[in-house]
Amino acid sequence: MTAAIISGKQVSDDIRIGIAREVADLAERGVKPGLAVVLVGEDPASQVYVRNKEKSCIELGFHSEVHRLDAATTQQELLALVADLNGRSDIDGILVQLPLPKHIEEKAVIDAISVEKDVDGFHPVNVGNLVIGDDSLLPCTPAGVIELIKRTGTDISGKHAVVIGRSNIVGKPVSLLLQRENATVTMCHSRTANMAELSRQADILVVAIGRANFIDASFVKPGAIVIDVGMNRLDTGKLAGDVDYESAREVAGFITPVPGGVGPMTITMLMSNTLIAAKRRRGLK
Ligand SMILES: Nc1nc(=O)c2c([nH]1)NC[C@@H]1CN(c3ccc(C(=O)N[C@@H](CCC(=O)O)C(=O)O)cc3)C=[N+]21
Repeated sequence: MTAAIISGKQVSDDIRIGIAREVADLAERGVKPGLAVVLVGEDPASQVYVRNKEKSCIELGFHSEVHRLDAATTQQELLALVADLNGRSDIDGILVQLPLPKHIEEKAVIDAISVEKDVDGFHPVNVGNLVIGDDSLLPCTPAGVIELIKRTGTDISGKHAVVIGRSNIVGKPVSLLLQRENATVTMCHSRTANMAELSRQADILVVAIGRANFIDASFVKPGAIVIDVGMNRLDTGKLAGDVDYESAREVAGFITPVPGGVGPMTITMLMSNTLIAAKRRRGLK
């Protein structure tokens, strides 16, 4: 069997039609959602991301601004910019690109972003609301992963989901969202014993470990849904996921490619969060 490809690009385009429609409705009421992105230094992964975001904002009719600060920017200067963006009425979403240079404490910066404008869903209050199951801005990549799984037509309820990786930005929130969908969730990480054996029990396998081509067919249950969150830049300049695509697709039922899988969904969910934040801040539905 060869797996069906879940195109993040296509799912993304579908969702964007709805976003564009809502933005047009808001425009009639004189509202234009605004996203501010802050980039400190020159992290190459962030550069691609920032470019794609700018493009999406323009396509969808959002106000977009990118603050490019040099690598020597002090924490105090960055916090002053965040405070300024928090106070601006034309900005609905603030995203500070991670990782930040070592002399800046990431936690201090994330904590400083207004909870209502935290479109990454990284602020501790948004994370806490996610854990409790209250309304919050959901982290973009995990929200995109859930959308991709749903687009296969699979009912997540009662399924065994295995999440490989336990980061704050992907593994942990994905496992919480899967539990919210009534999956039974197993979390694996670098210290897990018998990872392949656990992984082979997954109806839904989400991989976010940051190691190129680590997961091959021996980790995949026949017919499983495989979501590859990895984005590893190889020496050749090519982008590779955490899943060995050629191997895994022979066994899986559905699989996401890299690029064109989770990446475009992350950006679409960011646009969706910015739209939600814009409406909430103005008391609109
Ligand atoms: N505060 C913060 N939030 C983030 O969400 C965040 C961040 N910092 N720092 C950097 C990483 C990386 N990231 C990407 C998202 C989408 C693509 C993307 O669009 N990828 C496309 C194209 C990739 C390519 O062609 O190189 C794809 O996978 O098809 C890339 C990278 C978000 N991140």
